[in-house]
Parts: sequence; C-alpha cells; structure tokens
Amino acid sequence: MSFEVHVEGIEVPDDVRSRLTADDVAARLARKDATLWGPEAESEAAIRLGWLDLPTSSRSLVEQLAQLREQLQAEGLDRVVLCGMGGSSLAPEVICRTAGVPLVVLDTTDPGQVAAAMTDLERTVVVISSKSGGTVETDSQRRAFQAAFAEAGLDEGQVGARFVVVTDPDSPLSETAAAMGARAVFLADPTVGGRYSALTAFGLVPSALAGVDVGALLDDAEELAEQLAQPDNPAFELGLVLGAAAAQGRDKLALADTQRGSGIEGFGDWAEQLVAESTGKEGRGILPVVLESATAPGSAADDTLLALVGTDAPPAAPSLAVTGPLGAQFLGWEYATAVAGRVLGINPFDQPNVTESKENTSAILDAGLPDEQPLATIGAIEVRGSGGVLDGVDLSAHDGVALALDALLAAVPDRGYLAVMAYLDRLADASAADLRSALAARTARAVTFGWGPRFLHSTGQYHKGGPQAGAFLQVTGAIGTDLPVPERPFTFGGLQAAQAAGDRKALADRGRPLLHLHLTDRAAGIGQLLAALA
Ligand SMILES: O=P(O)(O)OC[C@H]1O[C@](O)(CO)[C@@H](O)[C@@H]1O
Repeated sequence: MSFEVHVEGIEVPDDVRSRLTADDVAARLARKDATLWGPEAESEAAIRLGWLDLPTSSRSLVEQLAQLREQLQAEGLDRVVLCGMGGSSLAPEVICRTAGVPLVVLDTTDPGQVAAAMTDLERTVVVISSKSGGTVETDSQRRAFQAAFAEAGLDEGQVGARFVVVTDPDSPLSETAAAMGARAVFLADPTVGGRYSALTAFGLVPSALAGVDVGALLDDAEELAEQLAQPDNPAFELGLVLGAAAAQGRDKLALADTQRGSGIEGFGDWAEQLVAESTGKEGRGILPVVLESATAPGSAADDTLLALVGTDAPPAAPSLAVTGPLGAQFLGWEYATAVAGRVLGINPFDQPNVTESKENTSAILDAGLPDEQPLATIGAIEVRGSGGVLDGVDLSAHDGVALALDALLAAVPDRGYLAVMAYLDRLADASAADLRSALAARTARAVTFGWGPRFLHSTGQYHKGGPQAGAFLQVTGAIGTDLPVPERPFTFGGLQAAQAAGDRKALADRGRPLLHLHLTDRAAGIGQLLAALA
C-alpha cells in the first residue's frame, strides 16, 4: 500500500492552506528552497535539506553494504551492535524491528545495559554512529568495546576490524576511526541533520549489516519522492494537518503503531525524535506522545491529535491514519515535519536547547555531583528534590509514594503534560515503561515516557525549548556493578548520574515542577511505584 494520509475531524483552515499553496511551498520544498522558514533559519536550512535526495543518492550504499555483510558473515561476525544516540540509532532500530532482524542498539549510559551488550564478543561487529563524532555516550561506548575486545585477546588490528564507523566527513570520530584502523568508515551526507538521516548511511549501514534489504526501503521512499513537488501530495497534507492542529491547540501528537496494515514496529520512537526536536522551540511545538496502543490512556485528550501508523482507518475523530511502507513513512514524515515547521513559524532544523543539558553534564562531571539528601526513604524509593511539588505532602504517611505522585499530577498545568524520564536499563528495567499508562490513566493531561539519556536527544529539546507547561518525574536507580569508561575520568554510572543531574538543573532553572525518585533497588522500586498507581 502506498503512502497515504487519512484525516478525520481536523480541518485545515482555508487561509493556512491557501497561504501555503500560494507560496508554492510543496514545490519549493521539493527543490530545497532554504528560504521557506524565514531569514533567521535560512543559513541552517541551506545545509540541511539533503534528505530530499536520499532515495536516489543513497543507492550506491546498497551494493557496498551487501558486500561488507557477506565479508562479515564469512568471518562469523553475525551479531551487530549499534552504538549511537537519537537520530543515529532510532531509524535502524525501527527498520530492524519491522524486518524482524536482530540488532543490538546501545543508546544508553546505564552500566548494566552497556555490560549486557558486551557479550558474545567472538561474533560481534560494532557500528559506531555519530554525525558530530563528539557525542559523549557514543564515544564512551566505543571506548568500552575497544577495551573489551582487547581484554578478550584480540590484537590492535583485530580490534579495529571489529568496528564499522558512520560519521560526517572531518568529524573527530573520522580521525579516531582512522587511528584505530576501523574495518570500514562510511562518511555520511553532511547536508542531512541527525533526525532526518534515516535513509543515509546512519539508517542503512547498521540495518544492512544486520540483514535488512535496504534497497527496498529506498524504492519505497522513491515512489513518494516523485510526488513531493505537487501541492496535493499526501506528505504535504500531513504537514498541514500537524501544523494546523497544533496552532488550534491540539499540540500533543499521540503516536501508535498498528499491527494491521504495514506491520511497522516502533515507528513512534523514531517519529518522536523527529517531531519533538524539530518543532519544540521558541516556546512552541508539537509534543509527541508514544502510546502503547491506539486505545491506551491519553489517546483521546482534548489537546491531542491521535496518529496511527500502518492503517487506512482513522479511529474516532479527531485523528489521522498513515499507510505506506517504512521507507516512504520516513520521507513522508520528514517532509511533513518541515511543512509543519513552516505553518508554526519555527526552524525545523536546529535544536537550540539540547546543548544546555550537555553543558550541565560536563560541568557536573568536572565539579562532582550536587549533594542531595533524600526528603524521605519509603521502601526502595528515596524521594529527592521536588521544586516545591511536595510542599505540605506527608511523606511519612503509609501511602507516601502515592501522595507524592498525586502532588506531581496536580502540578501539571492546564493543557500541559507530565514527562516521565527514567535513567534506567531499558531491557532489565523494562517494566518502568508501564508508568506512562498508569499515570496517564490518572490525569486528563498528556503523559510521555522516555529512557534517559536517550530522550535528551528527542523530547529533551521540547522540554526545555517548547511551551513551559511540563511537570517532570525523574527516576534514577542504584547501580549494581559500575563500569569504567576507558581513558576517561568517569565511569558509566558517574556519567549517567551527571546526565540526570544536568537535566534536573536545566528544568529547575526554568522553575518547572520536578519530582526526583531514586530507586535503591530497581525492581522493588518500580514495583512499588506501579502498586502506588494501581
Ligand atoms: O549523531 P550525533 O552527532 O552523535 O548526535 C546524536 C543526536 O544528538 C542530537 O544532535 C542532539 O540531540 C540529535 O539531533 C542527534 O541525532
């Protein structure tokens, strides 16, 4: 089924449609006109529109990757680990999940999760993906794998041969790759930003090495690319609807996969980054809310537009349904996000507030963690700083955890949202994700869930740059065995804690309500939280 958008119950105002049509936005976007988002965005847009050409310009990778995969398989290297954050890992994750092909994605600093990825080394090849080449998470993971291969007895040349690197030309990582003798280095198109990079080497290299037919993804995208200059193309309609709905107050976009239709899996996590980082700025934006299913709590709130991927039947209005194969979905949503940016009057290609938490993290790594004493310890949960949320709450009551969560829910502003941010192991502590629906069932407001530090490269931009209407639940957890980051003055556990503290500071500096809960025993603490919400 081709890329189609079915809209139910959302009207694009005539003036918006006629303005964009009169301005010839569809054709100008298709021919990469960098002036579409205003003079301030022009210089960035001029170097960020290469994604429109990818269905053809990425073709040369297909054969090259097939050969590399064959070589790796012949050497018994059939387990692919991808280290990369945000746009450098979310696309391959959804590509491989959809194709049913195993790919280990490491986009965390959680010591337990990093250690768990460093198994089966005798058959492992590691893809290190970073556009900038300076992302601390990815750099730390690369160092850990290099050391682990060396410890397993591989010599320097053999260690290098276990790495495939994807980065921009001239990045620090391209130099590191040469120095370590990486088996292959793919220099990605520098005119494509991270979250628009699904069909560049960032999306294709790990996916192809894991065994996906990436040529088919490009074929599917190409079919849509041919329509993008026409004003009646479906991706243009999607962008108009997203932008117009947000401008009318439906500025939460609830995303759910459906097993009917295309069978695309995990698309919401990729789209979340695209939409949140692209639109959440200057006090405006669209907040993506990734749902467990089309009927999960939060799908029908009065400030929410429900979008289903993989069906042509939108459920109860207002909602939309988007059909089409994965390659076309990537291109269609990228194009739609750029159009929505035009409707909302923002630059969809920068991420001005992401650096803030990164800078706080480095400062904390240099100066040490702030000394924060728990306000109370209830079972396996330490209740820590709260920006005033807990004033007057009796934490010594037998249901102190429930009272604290109630107080946080009460602090969510009208038309605001609650963001759950879990700096935990998304495999071993997977049940923490159930907190989203449990909390959403208790409020009429949107509730999002993100694994830290991954969300810092996604909704993290919206939290800081979007409307200041969020309340925040940060969950951190005790570390079993910490892991050193080779040749760096910190451990993974220290980095993870500094990232959490850095983000707390960024939110506290904005006066946002934030409840920090630290789990002294992760499984018990998650169980206690879910029980408090039951
Ligand atoms: O590929 P890099 O440079 O490591 O960056 C990873 C991610 O971090 C961000 O730059 C900022 O959060 C994302 O846009 C990007 O996808």
